[in-house]
Amino acid sequence: MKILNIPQVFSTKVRWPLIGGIGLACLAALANFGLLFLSGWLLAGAAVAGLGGVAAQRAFNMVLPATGVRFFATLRIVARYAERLITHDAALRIISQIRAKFYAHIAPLAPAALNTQRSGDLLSRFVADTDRIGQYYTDTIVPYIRALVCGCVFIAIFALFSKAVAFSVGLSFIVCGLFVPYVTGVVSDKILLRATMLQNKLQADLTDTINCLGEYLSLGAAQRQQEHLAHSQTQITTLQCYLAATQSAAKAITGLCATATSLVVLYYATQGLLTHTLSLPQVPMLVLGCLAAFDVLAPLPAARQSLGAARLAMKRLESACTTPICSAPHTATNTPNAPYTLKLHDISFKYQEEKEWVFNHATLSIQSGERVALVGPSGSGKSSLINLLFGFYPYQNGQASFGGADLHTMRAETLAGYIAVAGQDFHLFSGTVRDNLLLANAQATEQEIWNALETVQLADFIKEIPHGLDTFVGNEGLCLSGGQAKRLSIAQALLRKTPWLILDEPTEGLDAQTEQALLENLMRARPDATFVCLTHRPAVLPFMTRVLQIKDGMFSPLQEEQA
Ligand SMILES: Nc1ncnc2c1ncn2[C@@H]1O[C@H](COP(=O)(O)OP(=O)(O)OP(=O)(O)O)[C@@H](O)[C@H]1O
Repeated sequence: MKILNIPQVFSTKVRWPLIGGIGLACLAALANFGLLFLSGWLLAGAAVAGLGGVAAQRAFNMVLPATGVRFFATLRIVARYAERLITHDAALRIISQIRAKFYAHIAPLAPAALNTQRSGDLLSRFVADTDRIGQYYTDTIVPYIRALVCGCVFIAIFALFSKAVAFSVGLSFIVCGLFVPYVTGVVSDKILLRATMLQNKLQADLTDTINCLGEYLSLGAAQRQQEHLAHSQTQITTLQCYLAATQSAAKAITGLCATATSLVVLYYATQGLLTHTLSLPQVPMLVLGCLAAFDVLAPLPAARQSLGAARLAMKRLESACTTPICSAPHTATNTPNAPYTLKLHDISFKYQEEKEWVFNHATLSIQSGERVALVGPSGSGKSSLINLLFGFYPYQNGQASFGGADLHTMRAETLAGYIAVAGQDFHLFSGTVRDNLLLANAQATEQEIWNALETVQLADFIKEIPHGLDTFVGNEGLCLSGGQAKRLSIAQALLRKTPWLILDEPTEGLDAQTEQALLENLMRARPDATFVCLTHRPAVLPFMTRVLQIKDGMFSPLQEEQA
């Protein structure tokens, strides 16, 4: 799978800014060359005219090179400014496109494939790797194309004056434009791989450290973690020094080549002067022109390193997306129809090949409007039913349908319109109570929000706190108690107004009185809804019309004496 490749980059909406940026980069380099080229002619011509007396002064036309110098100097400034503006704008657009594409690729993988990846590492792919790919345009494509286009133009210009000069410059261009960057790549790629791996690991470690700062402090491991992070940083700095040294060495070699080539050009130009094929002002013009020509080669070693970084970044993005998608594909457009009955027939499901069966030839039918409690020991598979229902993990055998439509033919987003889940691993976003509730239903009115909060026994608490609905709940709801956060997630589920509600341990952590009130309110608030409560708590069972247990990977009615 390719997230982005070169033809795709150039066929997107940013094609014209991309091509324009390359054009301006070439124009700026040509203006720089023209400036030095003409400067050499102007200076030498002026000197010759000064020494040669009035006749020589009249013979040398000062106006043409002087105007040319001013023209190229102005053009160089304007073209460079416009080039930076356009190329960086294009690079930022590419980055935003890659991020959107990457998101579209990984979103359907959640949670099955993403559970196995560190969140910090995923974040670093999202931010640093997409940046590296975006910079590939400004740091690699632009310098290489500029060197190629301008190199050909420079050699053609030199050839107009002297074939030997053009040949020497061409030979040096091949060495410095191909060989030096190639060797830089060979030396840098391994260092770059190691540095990138360490950098991404450090980023993931830092994310974990910040998320779990309290645990590190309370377990007395903060100092050790700090030393570990400092050690990783030192290793990265050392590798970055090697990379910088490689780049500097390559630049130095290019500089030496430029000097050596300009000496060769001086030799051939002098020969031309002696054989009267060149005039005196043309000698410094060719030498300075040669030095200016090498300006387009100087960024190539860095461009080659940036190419290596972009390749690595691309591989990392692709590897994050190669896990097979288990939820229904984007093309799946089926929707369930009323009555919303869930039917599982002969379902077998396990998370991984080497793991035990969670469901083993299990059969289950839940009619619309039923209130079903699903009980069973910890690890029996209660929460796994949600994963299976939403297609987060694939089942290996059997048939499953909801509202008459096969689960395989419906996307998780479609099902979410019919089934609201208040799971165990709910997530509250870093925002206010209102933000979190509106996230579940952006159209919910103030009255509906308060009704939902009344139902989950949170309204009194929210009214009492100074900022009410605008109270900040903190990262993952850390400013709330566990029970309050849980009830807020149930309020979110209620606001979705779906025909089905699946509540995973809805009353966990509540005192008996609040538990009773919450359950009574829920049943009163949604008398027609189908409730599936995954629970260990006996207090929930009297509110249900049926109690099922999961045993040995199968669903069976719970006998009254067991309840
Ligand atoms: N993402 C996962 N990857 C691999 N195995 C998993 C995953 N989630 C759960 N399991 C395993 O599947 C089995 C069923 O887990 P599940 O979470 O469904 O149990 P549960 O009945 O909901 O437990 P609890 O009451 O403790 O929440 C367990 O053996 C568990 O280790």
